Amino acid sequence: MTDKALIAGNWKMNGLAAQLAELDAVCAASAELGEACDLLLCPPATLISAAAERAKGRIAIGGQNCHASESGAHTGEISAEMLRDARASHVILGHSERRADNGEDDAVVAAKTKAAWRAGLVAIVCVGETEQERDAGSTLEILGRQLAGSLPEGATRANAVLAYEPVWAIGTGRTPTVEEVREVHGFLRARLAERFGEEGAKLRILYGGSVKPANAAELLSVPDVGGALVGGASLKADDFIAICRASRPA
Ligand SMILES: O=C[C@H](O)COP(=O)(O)O
Repeated sequence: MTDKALIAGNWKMNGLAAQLAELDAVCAASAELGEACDLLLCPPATLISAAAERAKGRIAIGGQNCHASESGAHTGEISAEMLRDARASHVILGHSERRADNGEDDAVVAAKTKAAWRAGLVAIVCVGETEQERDAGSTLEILGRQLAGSLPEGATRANAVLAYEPVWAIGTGRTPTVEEVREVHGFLRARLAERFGEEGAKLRILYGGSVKPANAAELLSVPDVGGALVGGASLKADDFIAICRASRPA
């Protein structure tokens, strides 16, 4: 299995069909970028099928959420099987925006993660502390609890990715210091190894929160940072490509 970084773009609730031109540009650069990193773009659900069609396997395509059930009376929801049917290979789960906007707690995230595995998707499980929690000195306690509750037994490097996203760094232009990222990723790695043994030691841990071309190389060089989950900067191919280039080992 590859040791390459995973650079994942989360378009959030952005993008009409015309936005797929940005995906085309990333795909056009994928042969060069693929030597440095694995590439994933997660457009809104409306664009997943078209994105997969245009990507033609050059980059992976993912969803941003799924329901825990396979099908049923859940108006407006989308199942992991539906994402898979639309040719998604990954799904982001437990993003802090969903935890805040939709009241998703750790148990819900764990159920969705199992649903993703049931459908054969790689689950990207997000954890992160709020600014108040960091100021109160409870960052590691919060992350430890989120990790224990959100990532079920059975996680492997092949079916799961952990994403550390400090809530206060999302969309704000603020990032933790290198030392703070090192501390958190080291802590998460230790917890993963404790719980999942060899697989936990190999699982990728992404950093997310205001990753830009200007700070990507520094953030990606921190030990135990296995890639990035990129929001705003993934909407512009040029920025996303620059972040992917920064993942190249020096
Ligand atoms: O999923 C992505 C993150 O929420 C980061 O978003 P951002 O890069 O716009 O800060």
